[in-house]
Amino acid sequence: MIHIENLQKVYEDMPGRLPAIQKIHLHIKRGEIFGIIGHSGAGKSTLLRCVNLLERPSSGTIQIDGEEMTRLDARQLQTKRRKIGMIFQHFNLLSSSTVAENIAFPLKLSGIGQAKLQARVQELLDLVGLQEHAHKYPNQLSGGQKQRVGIARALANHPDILLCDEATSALDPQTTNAILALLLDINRKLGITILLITHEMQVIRAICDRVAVMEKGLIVETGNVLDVFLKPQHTVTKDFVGQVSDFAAQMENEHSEDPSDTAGTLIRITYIGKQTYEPILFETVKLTDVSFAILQGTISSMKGVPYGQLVVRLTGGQPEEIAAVIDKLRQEGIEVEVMTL
Ligand SMILES: Nc1ncnc2c1ncn2[C@@H]1O[C@H](COP(=O)(O)OP(=O)(O)OP(=O)(O)O)[C@@H](O)[C@H]1O
Repeated sequence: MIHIENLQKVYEDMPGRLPAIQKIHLHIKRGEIFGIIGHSGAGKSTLLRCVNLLERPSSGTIQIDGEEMTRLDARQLQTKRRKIGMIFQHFNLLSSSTVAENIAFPLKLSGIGQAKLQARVQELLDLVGLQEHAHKYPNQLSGGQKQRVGIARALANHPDILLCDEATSALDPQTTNAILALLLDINRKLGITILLITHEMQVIRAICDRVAVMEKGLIVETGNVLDVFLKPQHTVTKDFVGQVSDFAAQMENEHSEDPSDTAGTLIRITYIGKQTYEPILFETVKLTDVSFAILQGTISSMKGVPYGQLVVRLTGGQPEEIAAVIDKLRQEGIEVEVMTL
């Protein structure tokens, strides 16, 4: 749905005219929720704003639904932008207009008749759960309610894509979860492709299918959320994963433990889905002389899919028996990484 090739943006007034983003290649599929994560100044906003050409890239291409955005004239761009909704960290609502008027605003711009407009506003109020607040002004709403207005307004013209610029960064954790649940619901019900930027791994873990990690204007890592989460490669990614799990920190400690305790074979096993709750490890070793000790472990879930990661020391038995246990676990579909031999 969105094909970005070799995108670069240099702001004229940036010191040394370093690119704010460069060598950006991204292919985002229709219907997916794609997250871009990075620290402040990594280039996330610049990249997001290039997608709907709020920021014009210095070079490179952006195709949306096969149409090259950088070649559209002003009128074509205006039409195209109606199909790309956007929500913002600070909501950007019209403070002297009511909730209903804020939601109606993009509909008025697109010139639809009054009856259709009113019906659509009601539909949108229902979708985001704000029926009772239609006649309130933004300053009478909580942060979460304001973002619901932002979402309803962004969806007014039935967009195919929703761009989310740090949409939950100004919200408390509970409200963040409610807004993320709403975004996921919208994605599932309406099939809208969502591209979001954030500096919180928790946001990525809760709703994204794939993620790109940015640092100093570059994408340094990209992949399925589960893969990136369970096996982060780049230091920046490891930092972000550390935000939501202390697993990485525990792994560091593992290497500094008493050497007299390190006999045996250390493995890290990863379970995904219903396997997480099955006693596969025990079932696998029980008919052998191999025994195991669980050194560390975590069970959590990503976008509703449970996963578990354990660091296990296998001891006893012959080396062939240990190798057979590892093979058996792999046959069961469990990922096994041998950490020491
Ligand atoms: N309009 C602008 N003019 C000049 N430089 C800019 C402009 N917007 C962003 N930059 C610079 O481009 C770089 C990337 O900024 P950008 O806002 O895209 O990063 P970000 O990852 O979104 O950061 P944040 O999370 O703090 O918003 C930074 O060095 C920033 O100072």
